[in-house]
Amino acid sequence: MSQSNYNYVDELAQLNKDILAKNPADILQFCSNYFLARLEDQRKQLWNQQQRASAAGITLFPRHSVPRQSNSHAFPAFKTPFGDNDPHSEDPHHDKHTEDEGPGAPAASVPTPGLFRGTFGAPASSLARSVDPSDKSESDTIAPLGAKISKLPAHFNANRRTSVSAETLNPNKFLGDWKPPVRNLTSEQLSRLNSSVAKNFLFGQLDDEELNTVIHALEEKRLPQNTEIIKQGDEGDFFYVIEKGEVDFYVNGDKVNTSGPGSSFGELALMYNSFRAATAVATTDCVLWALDRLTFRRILLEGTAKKRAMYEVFFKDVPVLASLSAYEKSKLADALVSKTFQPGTPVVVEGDVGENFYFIESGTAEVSKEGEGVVSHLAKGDYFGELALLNDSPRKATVTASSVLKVATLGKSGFQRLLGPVVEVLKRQDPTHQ
Ligand SMILES: Nc1ncnc2c1ncn2[C@@H]1O[C@@H]2COP(=O)(O)O[C@H]2[C@H]1O
Ligand SMILES: Nc1ncnc2c1ncn2[C@@H]1O[C@@H]2COP(=O)(O)O[C@H]2[C@H]1O
Repeated sequence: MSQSNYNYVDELAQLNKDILAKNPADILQFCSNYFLARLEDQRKQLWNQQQRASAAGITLFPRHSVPRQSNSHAFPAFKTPFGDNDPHSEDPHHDKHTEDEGPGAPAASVPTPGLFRGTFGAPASSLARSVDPSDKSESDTIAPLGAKISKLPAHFNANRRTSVSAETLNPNKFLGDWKPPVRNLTSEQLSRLNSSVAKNFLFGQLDDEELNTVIHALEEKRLPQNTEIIKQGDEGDFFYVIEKGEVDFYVNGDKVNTSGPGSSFGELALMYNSFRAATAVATTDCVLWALDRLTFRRILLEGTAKKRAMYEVFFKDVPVLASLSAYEKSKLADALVSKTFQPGTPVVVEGDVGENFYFIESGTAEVSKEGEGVVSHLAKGDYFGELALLNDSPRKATVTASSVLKVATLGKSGFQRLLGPVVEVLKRQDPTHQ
């Protein structure tokens, strides 16, 4: 038996032993975590050998060897093949290698390269240590923020004992006889919830019974300005909806986002069983509503994940959205609603007040104007209805389905809130100026 065959059999034998010892509920996740952890160990060993050799003036791997930065003790960035579709894995540092540096080398401009990233951005070693779904803590982690946000290293939680579980995106498999918490909400709280928080896009997918369950499971949190609500690298415990106030988000110390009333956050770690992807800080006094992890997973997970995955595919065909980050696209997906129109049906009518914006998912449409007839044709990936929302003006044309037309629509508030970086592009592409 060759050496490589021997290692392979050995590896499987060890994996088998671990499986028997730990009896994981989610076998595929366990195997994935196991191999990622092994890969991380192996890369570390190689790196250490390389460091020792280069200290002795020996170049072991000519294309990968010399780290360009002063922090040469840092283990080089290594990108897992599994994390690409998850917003957690979006790490601009990872793709900055040049040909010469090779895939294992740290990017020259990056201060500290990320440690090996696990399946969904979590360090593989931490993931592999705990795969038992019953091993969870649900404590409230809100802590006051004393000083300014520190730069968090990409491997923030690398050596911490974690209790991230290995549930899959199937929310029902692990929850047994789960019962949602029922808070004793006052009628004043309920009326506030119904008039604000219940309108969050993520709740739009729920039927009345599910919405009722979620609302009664929500817990009110009044937080003073500067409270650190979520810390990057921590485990996910709650999902939050903002009733009042503003929250800023930081990734590795850099501000990446701001959210206000009606927005939600903290869903990623709960959806992907991964570590918090960002730090969230109350920039004003805030009133938030927190939903516990299990209720989130049981009621909101499946629909949200499906919708995000579905629109993620479609967004690849929408050039105007190219400037949005993966996270911005996920939030956009939460807000979109698909509608179908039969051939000959007008979707927007010239002169009407505009309330919605549209992307064409499939089919075709004609744009016509009073006195001019058909002025253009639209197809998959095109959009329309932006002019009325951008300029607060009546519809400038009529758009009619010319075959069975499927559109993804976005209301006015979502348009303003979620298409921020795209608005300038929409203005530049104004069809009435062409
Ligand atoms: N650019 C961003 N990248 C990742 N998370 C973000 C970003 N902006 C806001 N967030 C939110 O910050 C939250 C931190 O916790 P989660 O990873 O659970 O979910 C994250 C998102 O809801
Ligand atoms: N030549 C055009 N003039 C006006 N609207 C157009 C034209 N071509 C496409 N459209 C789209 O038709 C939409 C009609 O509603 P809006 O005015 O909101 O936004 C308009 C544009 O998105």
